[in-house]
Amino acid sequence: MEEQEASFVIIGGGIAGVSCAEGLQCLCPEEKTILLTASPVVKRVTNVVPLTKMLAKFDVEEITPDSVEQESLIVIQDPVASINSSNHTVTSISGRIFRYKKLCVCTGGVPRLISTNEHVIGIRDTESVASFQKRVANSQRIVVVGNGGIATEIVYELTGVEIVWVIKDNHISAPFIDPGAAEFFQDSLKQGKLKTEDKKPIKRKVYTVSGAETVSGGAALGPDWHTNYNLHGKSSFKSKVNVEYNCEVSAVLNPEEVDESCKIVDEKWPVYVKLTNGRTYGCDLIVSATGVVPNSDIVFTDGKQFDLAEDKGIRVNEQMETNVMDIFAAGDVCTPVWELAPHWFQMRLWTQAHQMGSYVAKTMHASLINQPVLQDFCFELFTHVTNFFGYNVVILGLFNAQKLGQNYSCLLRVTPGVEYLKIVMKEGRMQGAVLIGDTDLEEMCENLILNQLDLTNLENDLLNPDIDMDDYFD
Ligand SMILES: Cc1cc2nc3c(=O)[nH]c(=O)nc-3n(C[C@H](O)[C@H](O)[C@H](O)COP(=O)(O)OP(=O)(O)OC[C@H]3O[C@@H](n4cnc5c(N)ncnc54)[C@H](O)[C@@H]3O)c2cc1C
Ligand SMILES: NC(=O)C1=CN([C@@H]2O[C@H](COP(=O)(O)OP(=O)(O)OC[C@H]3O[C@@H](n4cnc5c(N)ncnc54)[C@H](OP(=O)(O)O)[C@@H]3O)[C@@H](O)[C@H]2O)C=CC1
Repeated sequence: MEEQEASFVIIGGGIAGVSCAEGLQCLCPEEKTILLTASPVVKRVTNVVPLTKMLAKFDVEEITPDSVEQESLIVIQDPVASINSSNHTVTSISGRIFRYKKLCVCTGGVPRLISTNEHVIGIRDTESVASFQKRVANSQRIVVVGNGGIATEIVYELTGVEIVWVIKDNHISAPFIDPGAAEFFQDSLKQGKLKTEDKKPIKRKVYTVSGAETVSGGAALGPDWHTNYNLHGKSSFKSKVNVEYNCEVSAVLNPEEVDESCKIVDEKWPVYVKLTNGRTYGCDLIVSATGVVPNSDIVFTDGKQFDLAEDKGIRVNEQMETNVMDIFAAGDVCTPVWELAPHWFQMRLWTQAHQMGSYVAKTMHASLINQPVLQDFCFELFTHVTNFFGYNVVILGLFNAQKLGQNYSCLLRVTPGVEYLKIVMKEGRMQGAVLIGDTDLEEMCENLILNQLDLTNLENDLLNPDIDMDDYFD
């Protein structure tokens, strides 16, 4: 059986795996690294432009494994079947054996679906979005279930189709924003997507989806994935969204399963969703945008297993080490269980996959040469830049007062249709911020959260549009 040996073996060609491989190439180009991936393309971060100390703008490109031209880095498309941690080997589906000194698992996640019904789809990789596009073109009504990143983007991007948006919460996009910001987005929700020429330039990461062959089990999509797809349904109208608040799907039914207990809003659809509020909607397609499950079902042939967190993520300590000797994990597949910094927490985002991938390269290298390594500064503050409903959105620290209980206050500045700024304060110190629109306040907020300056005497002026606080703190 063919056997290869490397100092470092990485499983997974998404942002976490590739950032790890690139980090290792910088730190120790003399050590051989093998990256094993299930997908025919891997994702590489390019053109990194820092916006503040901790927020960065970068492009992501997809490349084929054989185009990686680095002497000591070999990228192989061959999914991993099992690990033998006692022998320090990984066996691929095709039967090849890879011997490692340090191994990193970066296998990402899979969509958590509400049902296995054929009309229910999840969106994760290039293949799933291509199939979604085809089905949208033949749809008059789509039910979108879930209230996170994917649902928020889809509801805005879809045109020519009626949307029923089913959310558990009493306001839209709850994992990212508060009820005030949700109110700010209401007009955009009603009006639908702006024409491309009406859009303001976006100061954040740009994501490129290549036209490469599609395959299931590929790396997760990222920002701007929808710009390369036509998400237009069968109807001529632009946008029609009906939000069903405070409810969940209690059943997904085929037409023959619908009975009198269902208060049907209308009839003759390929599939129906029964909601916990008693209503039942027929539709052409159901998008289950209900989060991800870490891809942590890794087979060990030596009786070992990973310690998993409640969310099925592989538990990692502050060095990104798992419980299994010489095996590390990073990105969507892992769950950090170290003592978290007050203003940081995990969200399965591209930013964090990149940060964890780069950091785990340092800890793997340090472990190989038996050196200590200090935890990376990026885990001090939660940061995320995105775009919702055509607006720039920057979220920092405890932006939704996470971890603060009732003991906090908020400063707000809202100009409808232009900007929404919320700053979360506790005992005169800034804890988090939501900055929607082109506010240019991200650097000031980032610094004030990190340095915990006492702002008691400045609270009234922090968001005063007539005072240039950014300049004041410079
Ligand atoms: C539609 C969509 C939009 C998103 N938008 C944003 C956004 O705007 N901003 C943001 O920050 N985040 C966004 N995300 C989240 C972000 O894409 C993910 O958090 C991030 O890409 C995770 O990277 P990863 O490398 O951990 O995992 P993945 O990208 O899932 O990569 C996992 C890799 O492991 C490989 N693999 C799996 N099993 C095996 C195996 N057995 N052997 C070998 N290889 C294997 C897969 O082929 C894949 O290459 C979005 C996600 C989706 C689905
Ligand atoms: N612009 C961005 O930053 C984007 C980021 N992403 C990331 O990609 C990943 C996948 O996105 P997505 O699937 O939207 O996941 P998210 O974790 O963002 O959101 C999932 C949502 O679905 C809800 N939910 C979970 N189970 C059910 C259920 N059975 N019925 C109804 N609602 C349910 C969750 O509520 P609760 O939390 O209460 O369980 C939550 O509101 C996430 O990590 C996300 O952060 C995706 C797209 C864009």
